[in-house]
Amino acid sequence: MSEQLPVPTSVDGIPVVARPRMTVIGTGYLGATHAVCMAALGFDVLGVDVDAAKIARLSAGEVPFFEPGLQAMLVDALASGRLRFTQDYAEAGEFGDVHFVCVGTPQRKDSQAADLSYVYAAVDALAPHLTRRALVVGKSTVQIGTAQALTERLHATAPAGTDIELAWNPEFLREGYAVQDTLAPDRLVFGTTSAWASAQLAAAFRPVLDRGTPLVECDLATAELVKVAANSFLATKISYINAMAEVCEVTGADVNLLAKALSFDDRIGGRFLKPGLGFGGGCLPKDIRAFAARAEELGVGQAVAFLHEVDAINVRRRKRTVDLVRELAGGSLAGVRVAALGAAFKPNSDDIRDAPALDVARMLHEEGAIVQVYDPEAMDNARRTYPELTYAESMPAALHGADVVALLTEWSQFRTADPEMMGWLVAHRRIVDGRHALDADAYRAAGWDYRALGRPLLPRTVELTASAADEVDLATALAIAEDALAATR
Ligand SMILES: NC(=O)C1=CN([C@@H]2O[C@H](COP(=O)(O)OP(=O)(O)OC[C@H]3O[C@@H](n4cnc5c(N)ncnc54)[C@H](O)[C@@H]3O)[C@@H](O)[C@H]2O)C=CC1
Ligand SMILES: O=C(O)[C@H]1O[C@H](OP(=O)(O)OP(=O)(O)OC[C@H]2O[C@@H](n3ccc(=O)[nH]c3=O)[C@H](O)[C@@H]2O)[C@H](O)[C@@H](O)[C@@H]1O
Repeated sequence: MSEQLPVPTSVDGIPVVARPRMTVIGTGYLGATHAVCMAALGFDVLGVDVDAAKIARLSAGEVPFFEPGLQAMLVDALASGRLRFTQDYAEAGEFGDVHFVCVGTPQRKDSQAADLSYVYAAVDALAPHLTRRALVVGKSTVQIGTAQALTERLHATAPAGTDIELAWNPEFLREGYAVQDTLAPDRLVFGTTSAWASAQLAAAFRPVLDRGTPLVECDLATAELVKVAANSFLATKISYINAMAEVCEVTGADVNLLAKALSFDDRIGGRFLKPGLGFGGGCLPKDIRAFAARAEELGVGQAVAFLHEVDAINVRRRKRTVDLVRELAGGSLAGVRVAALGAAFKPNSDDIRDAPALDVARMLHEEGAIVQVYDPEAMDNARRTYPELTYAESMPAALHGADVVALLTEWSQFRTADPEMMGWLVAHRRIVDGRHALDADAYRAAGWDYRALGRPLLPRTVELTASAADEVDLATALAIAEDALAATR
């Protein structure tokens, strides 16, 4: 833990509020988590949303989505009196010293660009109520240039004479780990245009900074770009290994062993190198598309043209998974009963935005398969968005009488299920492991026809036994060589 730095009482004569009162505008997956965690850190927080039902549920102590750990923290924060929710922007303007903007930035319906209208609407609604000095902090993922445009808009619409500044503080949390990632992030990025804004933002994150969290301070454009660059890198890494899976399929090589062998190189690393059905969710797919679209507008489309290929590889994985199910079913999906295990875009989340699992289930359904979808947490969301699919009430109910099982989201209850017991429920022991999450040998031993993207059809006997190598410095390497040489003498 690093030494606690005192918060300056003022910068250039402008007061810095040591324990700022905060509003969090937009209380979805990001905003609700941020509001609850900031209250848990001791700040007074007001959550603001235009969705009356969401505000009612949060005010009653109910997190409207599934996020491990958040529910109990919400109840505690409400009980402490440090957290409230409202729809009233006038109340927000009166309350906050720092206003975090966390509204959605989905893909536009008519193009690949991001729909920034919610961000503009939120700032437009807040600005007239900013009657005293305040810092507006963008956290939503936006395209480069948005912060500049918002600054001009804020200054045009805030009451004359009030000092309002805008800063950008991109968010890197992962769903399923949102609480940990908020309280103990890998890094914080502050995009600011003044020393005061930087000091005021530091005061708002003081407990996190005091833990020794690395901080990068930069201009607004860099802060905006860091976010889309990070998500593009992660998406590229996943598509890279899935591109290798495509090559593995025609060469007989095994993509899991390939990924394992690559991962021992610290420069490559093993994280985000899990092959399979690919990435989905409310962020990676739309962020790479919006970044590519914005780069084209800026005249640097070629610089990130590879993102189109990253996207294309990812989309191909979904089609290829359908191909595998069809192959296992004997060439046609018409009338084939498929147990689709998983709907959420990843485990430990109920988020079904651009979920690969549901995309696959939809394609199977469109080809005439009788699909039974089951997910431990995402059933309500899935039912609302894909009413045409059929849903099972439990994993055994989904498996009952299935001709093919498709593992599409790697929830632990699916990963740890006993292949023998599953075998009693299905009509045919055939499984497509869309997430490389199952023990292929155990399934084959139990008589299953097991398939996975990028894995050879027959079991492998060769396993890598090397353990992860620590970085070896030159002196140690020379000492190892000397020892080896001495042993030969
Ligand atoms: N979900 C995640 O894990 C992360 C999301 N982000 C970014 O954060 C932003 C929000 O994402 P999510 O929380 O997932 O979206 P979400 O859709 O769950 O939540 C957005 C919320 O904003 C509210 N809203 C819309 N217009 C509003 C307005 N004018 N005033 C007040 N509230 C308004 C909506 O009612 C909704 O509750 C996006 O830009 C996303 O890319 C960034 C990092 C992580
Ligand atoms: O901007 C965002 O909203 C967030 O997007 C991602 O977080 P998230 O979408 O919650 O989920 P990830 O854990 O990144 O997984 C994304 C998708 O990639 C898939 N994935 C992940 C890793 C992997 O090796 N292979 C793989 O296919 C997952 O199944 C999932 O569908 C980033 O990891 C966060 O840092 C970022 O803040």
